[in-house]
Amino acid sequence: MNNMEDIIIVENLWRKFNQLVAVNDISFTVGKGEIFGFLGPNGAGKSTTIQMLATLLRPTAGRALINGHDIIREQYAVRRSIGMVFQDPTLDGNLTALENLDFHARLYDVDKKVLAGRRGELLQMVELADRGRDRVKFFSGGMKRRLEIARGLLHHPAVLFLDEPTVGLDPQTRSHIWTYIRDLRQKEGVTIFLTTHYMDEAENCDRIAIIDHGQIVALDTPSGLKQMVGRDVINLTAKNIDQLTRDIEERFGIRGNRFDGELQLEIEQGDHFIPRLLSAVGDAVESVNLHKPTLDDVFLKLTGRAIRAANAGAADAMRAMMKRRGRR
Ligand SMILES: Nc1ncnc2c1ncn2[C@@H]1O[C@H](COP(=O)(O)OP(=O)(O)OP(=O)(O)O)[C@@H](O)[C@H]1O
Repeated sequence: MNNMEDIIIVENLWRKFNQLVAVNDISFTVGKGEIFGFLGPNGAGKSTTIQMLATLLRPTAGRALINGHDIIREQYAVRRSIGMVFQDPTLDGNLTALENLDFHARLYDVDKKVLAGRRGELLQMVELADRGRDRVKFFSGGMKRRLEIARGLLHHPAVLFLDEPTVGLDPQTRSHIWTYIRDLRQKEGVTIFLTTHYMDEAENCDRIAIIDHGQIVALDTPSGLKQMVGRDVINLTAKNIDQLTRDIEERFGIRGNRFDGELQLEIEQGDHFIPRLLSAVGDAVESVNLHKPTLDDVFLKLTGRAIRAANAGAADAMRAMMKRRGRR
């Protein structure tokens, strides 16, 4: 049974392109106000899923509800409930930032009185308030993406879809975009559904579905996913590493691995263990380094491949697909 607070409900959704199964029987729900991420390599089926949920692509089979509306039978109501920011920018470069917002407002019948306040508020939120009258073609990639986010929110959508919101942006701009995304949830109470193939980015999500070859292979919080991999790793250095190794084994019954002159311990909840370790043998320790399992480790464990390698291999396929999308 679905939770009343679930704003996205997906049941056994499929999408085929001729013989190719792009989305293969996926089911999941997203709670109101959640930041929910779809993480997977290029070609995994992320964009296909988001396009089906946004009513831009018809599912081959299955069902989904957005804000209580069926994506096949109630497309108009679904579209009013959602905002969209897609990989390819859709702003008009010859219009100013404000004109772009006004154009979108007309499409969505946003009340004129509401619009005046709303567009100023949104431009402020994405730090473009002083650029409203500038033409968009002179904006940087990051500024365009921010404007697209503001535009996607203009009609107060319940759900904002972001397809690879930071792809092609530099690390600093990426981290800025994330600040806006988190702010949004706070200020607008909007549910955010995004796709990404960046592991570090996925860490910002409340929950992540890992998708590979069109299927969800795991769905959990970032820390829950990482717990699947196993234990934390602690690296220790000491003047007398042999002695420290013996002491730790004696006191805690933990046998570490030695490599590169360091002692490595694998342990549950390493952050809780370090204070105990230091109070027992702290005098002998020179340095401590705690390494949590990463989402890379999770992807590797689940699929047998590193996501970076999977992405690299799919780069050409992605370029081809971008072209194809342009023609769609
Ligand atoms: N219009 C289409 N016609 C044929 N095949 C398609 C079409 N759109 C997507 N595909 C195929 O469906 C599969 C999933 O593609 P999708 O774009 O959903 O992946 P993705 O995870 O979003 O990757 P990316 O980050 O590269 O967009 C890929 O094999 C892709 O080639």
